[in-house]
Amino acid sequence: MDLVLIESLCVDTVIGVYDWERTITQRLVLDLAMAHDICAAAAGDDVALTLDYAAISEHIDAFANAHDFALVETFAERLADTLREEFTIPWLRLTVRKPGAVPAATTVGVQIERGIRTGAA
Ligand SMILES: Nc1nc2c(c(=O)[nH]1)N=C([C@H](O)[C@@H](O)CO)CN2
Repeated sequence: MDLVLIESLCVDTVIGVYDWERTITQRLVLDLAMAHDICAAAAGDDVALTLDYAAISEHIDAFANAHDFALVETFAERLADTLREEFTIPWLRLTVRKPGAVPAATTVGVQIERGIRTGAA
């Protein structure tokens, strides 16, 4: 199975369960692995035949600007839904980290996998 990757993508968004968090933006750091058979794109040397990581990164940034969830879980789940639908991604693994949320930890967050991971993809 081939994967298209986006790693350490930083976005700023309103996120958090506490009142003070509803009035500021905070940074989230995302890792994304997306199943996609890259053979056709490689053979044709054609970005239209693959998952365009630049376009997907822009989509994620716009998503972060447009939403204000309490939990990183909700951010991850809703983002995974929209990415899978918008870009026809059969399987993905998404890690959402919120560095600084717990001062004693380097980072905290969630990781989810959604969809079906097939050999063809
Ligand atoms: N599993 C989670 N635990 C917590 C979250 C979260 O989104 N998922 N959020 C918070 C607060 O917003 C925290 O980040 C503020 O420092 C606490 N626990």
